[in-house]
Amino acid sequence: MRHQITHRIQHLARLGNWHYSAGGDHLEGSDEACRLLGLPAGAILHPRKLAERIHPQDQPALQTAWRELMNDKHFAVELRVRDGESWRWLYISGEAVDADLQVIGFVQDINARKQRELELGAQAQQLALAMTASGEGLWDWNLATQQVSHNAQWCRLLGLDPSHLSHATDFFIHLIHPHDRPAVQARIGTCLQDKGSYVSEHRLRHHDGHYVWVLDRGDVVERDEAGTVLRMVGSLSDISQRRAADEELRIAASVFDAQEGMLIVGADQRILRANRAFGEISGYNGPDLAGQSPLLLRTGKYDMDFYNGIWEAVASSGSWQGELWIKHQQGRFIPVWMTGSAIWDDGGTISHYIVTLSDLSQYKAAEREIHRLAFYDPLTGLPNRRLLLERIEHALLTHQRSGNEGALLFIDLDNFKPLNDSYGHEMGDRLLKEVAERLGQRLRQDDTIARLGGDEFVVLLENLDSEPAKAASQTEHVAEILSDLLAQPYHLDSHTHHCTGSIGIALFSDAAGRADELLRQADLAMYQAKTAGRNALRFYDQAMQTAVQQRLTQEHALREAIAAQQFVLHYQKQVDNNGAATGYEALLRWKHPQRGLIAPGYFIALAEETGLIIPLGRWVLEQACQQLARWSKEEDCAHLRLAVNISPLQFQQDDFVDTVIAILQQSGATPERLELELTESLLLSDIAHAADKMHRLRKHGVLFSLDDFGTGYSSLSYLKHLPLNQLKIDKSFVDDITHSTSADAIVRTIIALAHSLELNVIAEGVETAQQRDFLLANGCKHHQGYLYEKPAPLS
Ligand SMILES: Nc1nc2c(ncn2[C@@H]2O[C@H](COP(=O)(O)O[C@H]3[C@@H](O)[C@H](n4cnc5c(=O)[nH]c(N)nc54)O[C@@H]3COP(=O)(O)O)[C@@H](O)[C@H]2O)c(=O)[nH]1
Repeated sequence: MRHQITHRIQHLARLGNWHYSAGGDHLEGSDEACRLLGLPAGAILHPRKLAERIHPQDQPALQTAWRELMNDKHFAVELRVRDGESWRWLYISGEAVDADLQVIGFVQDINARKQRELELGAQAQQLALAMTASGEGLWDWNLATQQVSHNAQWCRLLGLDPSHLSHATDFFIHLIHPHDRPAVQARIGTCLQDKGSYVSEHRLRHHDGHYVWVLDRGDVVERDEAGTVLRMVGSLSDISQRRAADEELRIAASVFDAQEGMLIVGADQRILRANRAFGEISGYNGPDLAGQSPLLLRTGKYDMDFYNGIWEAVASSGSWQGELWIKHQQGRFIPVWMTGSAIWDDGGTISHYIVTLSDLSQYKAAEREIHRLAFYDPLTGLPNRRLLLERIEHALLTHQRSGNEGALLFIDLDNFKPLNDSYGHEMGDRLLKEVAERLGQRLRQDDTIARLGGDEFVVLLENLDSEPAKAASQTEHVAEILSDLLAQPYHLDSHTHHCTGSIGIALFSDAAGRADELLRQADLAMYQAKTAGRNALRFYDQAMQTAVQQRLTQEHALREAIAAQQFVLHYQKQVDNNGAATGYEALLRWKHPQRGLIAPGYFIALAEETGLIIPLGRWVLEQACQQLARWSKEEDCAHLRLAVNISPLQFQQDDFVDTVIAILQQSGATPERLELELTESLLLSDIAHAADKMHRLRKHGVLFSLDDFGTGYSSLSYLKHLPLNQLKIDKSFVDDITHSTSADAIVRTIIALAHSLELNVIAEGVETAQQRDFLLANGCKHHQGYLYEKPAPLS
C-alpha cells in the first residue's frame, strides 16, 4: 500500500528516484523513474545501456555529469532521453552516498518547460532574423542581471562600437534625452507592471553627441512563476527623418494657423485655401472663398490698375507688401497690412501665391487715440496748444499767400477760480465744457477754437478782410459776440454762475509770420484786458509790448535788489496840535547803486503784482518793530508810535496775523506802538476776513489807521465794525484846503465822522500853515507833512 502511494505521488510530480550500485554496476529506479527513462517498470539497467538512450547532442553533458560525480560526489544535468520516436527532456541529479559509489538520485520530467524555452528561443531567433532583415536595432534585456545586449544594427544606429559597449541597464537609460527620460521610464514601468509591451518615440544620444529620434518597441518574453518579468526584447528604428518631416508639417500648420490671415492662391489667381485668421479678419470662411478671386475683397477705393500692379510686382520681384483697405463680408472697410509672395515650381513657373494679411484696425484706433491725446484737450475735445500752433502756422502761410488778414483771440475766463475753489473741480470742468460749446456755436466751420489749459481758450479766425483796420473791426465784432455769449449765466445744477471773459486780440500782420509770437501778443493783450477791469477786449499794440518789456526788466531788477538788500526805511514825523511828535510813518526807499534813492511809487505796484511785496513787506515790518523796540528803551521816544504801510496782497496772506505777532515777539516791540496803515480798497475786497484779522491783531494791542481816507468807496457802514484807531485824511484833500470849497467840506466831514466814531483823525501832506490852521480850527489835531518834516533816515 505504501509503495502504491509513493508511486502515485511520484507519477503526479513526474519525479522518480533511482539508485546505482557500483559494485553490481547496475541502475535501479522507481516505477516513475523507469517510465521517465523509457524503461519497463522494475527494470534493472546497466548505465551504458542508459547512455545509449541519451540524445547524441547531450552525450557531452552526460560525461560532464559523470566526471562531476567522480570528483564532487554530486551531479545534475538536463538532457534528452529517447521517448519512443521522440525525445523527452529530463533533469537528472545524483549523489554518491558511500565510498563504494553507491549513488542515489532523482529524475524529473522537464520536457514541458524545455519545450516552451525552445519555442521562445526559436521565436526570439525568428524575430531577430526578421529585425536584422528590416534593418532595425535589437535589444535583449535580462532584468535579473540588469544586462542588455544588442545587435550590430542597434550599435550602428547610435554610432557605438559593440566591442566597447557597456551592457549595464543604467548605461542605456542615460542615453535617453533628459527631457524624454521620465516618460520613457514611466512607459517601461507600466509595461513591466502589467501591459507586457510598450512603444515609445524618444531621443537617444548618438556617440557624436547629437540626438537621434527612435521608435522603441519592447515586449516581455519571460517571467518567473510569480509573474515577475525576467526578460524583455525589443527593437529600435531611426525615425529622425519622419520626425523632421512631422516637425516641418507642424510648423507649416502652425504658421497657417497663425494670427495673420493667410490665403493660398493658385497660379490662376483663384483662392485655394484660407486660414481661420483670414476668416476672422474678412468675415468669409474657407469654403466661401475657395475658387474665388482675391478681388472679392476690393473696396472701390482703388482702381484695377492698383490691383494689377500688385500682381505684377509679385510676379516680377517675388513679393509685394503694403497697407490697403479690404472690404469685410458685411461691407465695412478694414485697414490691413498685406504681403503677397510668389512660389515657383522646379521649372521656374509660379505655382502658387501666398497672401498674408494683418488687421490694422486696432493699430489705427490706437494711432487715432494717440493723435487725440497729443493734439486735443481731453476735457473739452478742443484742439490743444500743440495743434493750435500747427494751425496758426498753417494759417500764417495762407495769409502770406492770399493777403487775407487773420486774428487770434486769447480768452481768459474771469471768476473761474472762485467757482473751482468753492464748488470743486467737477463743477469747474462742467463750466469749461459749457464755454467750449458756446464758443463752438457761434464760430464758422473753418475757425479753430482751442483750449490751452485751465480757463484759457483761443479762437483762430482766418480769411478776414485784407485791410487790417477792417479785419480788426470784423474781429472786434466776433469778440463782442463771444463776450456776450460767455457772460450769459451758467446753470450748473442748482447753482447759477456768472462768468465773463477777458479777450486779447492780435492780428496776423503784427506777428511777423511767427505762430508763437502771435500767441504771445494775444496773451499780452488779454493781460491788458484783465488789468483794465475784466470782461474787456484789448488789441495788441507795440506800446503794450514795450510796456511789458519794461515791466519785465523792472521785475528782474527788483528781485535782484531784494536779494542784494538795497532797501532802507525813511521815517516821517507825525505831530499833535502843539507840534510835538506823537509818532512816525515808516516809508520804504530803494537805495539803487546807480540811480540813488527810488521812491516807493516806482516799485510798490510792481512788487504787489509780482508777489515780491511779501518778502519786502515782511522786511519793513521787521525793521519797524526793531526800531520800536529800540525806542522803548529810550525815555524820550518810548511813547512814539510807528505807522507801517500794509499792501493788500500782504494783508491777504493766510499767515499775516501770525507773521505780525511773530515779528513783534522776536523784536520785543510793544504792540500798542505799532500802527498798521490799511487802505479802504484792501478792506472792502473781503470785509469779513479783513475784520477777523484786524480783531485778532487788535487783541494783541496792534493799532489800525485807515489810509487815504475819502478816496475810496462811499459806503461807510463798515467803519463801525472794524477795530480802527484812526482815519487818515488823504493828501489830495489837504492839498486843496482853502482852494476848493468842496475839499474843505470833505475834510470837515471826515473829521466829524472820525469824531462821531470816536476815532483819532490825522491829515497827511500838510505843507502850509493855512492847511495846518484850517485843520486845527476844524478839530484835526494830528498832522503829517513837509511843513513839519520830510521823510528821512533817523538820526
Ligand atoms: N506797502 C507799502 N507801501 C509803502 C511803503 N512805503 C511807502 N509806501 C507807499 O508808497 C506811497 C508813496 O510813499 P512815499 O513816496 O514815501 O510818499 C509818502 C510821503 O513821502 C508823502 N508825503 C508826506 N507828506 C508830504 C507832503 O507834505 N508833501 C508831499 N508831496 N508828499 C508828502 O506821502 C506818502 C505817504 O503816504 P501815506 O502812506 O498815504 O501816508 C505811499 O502812499 C505809501 O502807501 C511800505 O513800506 N509798504
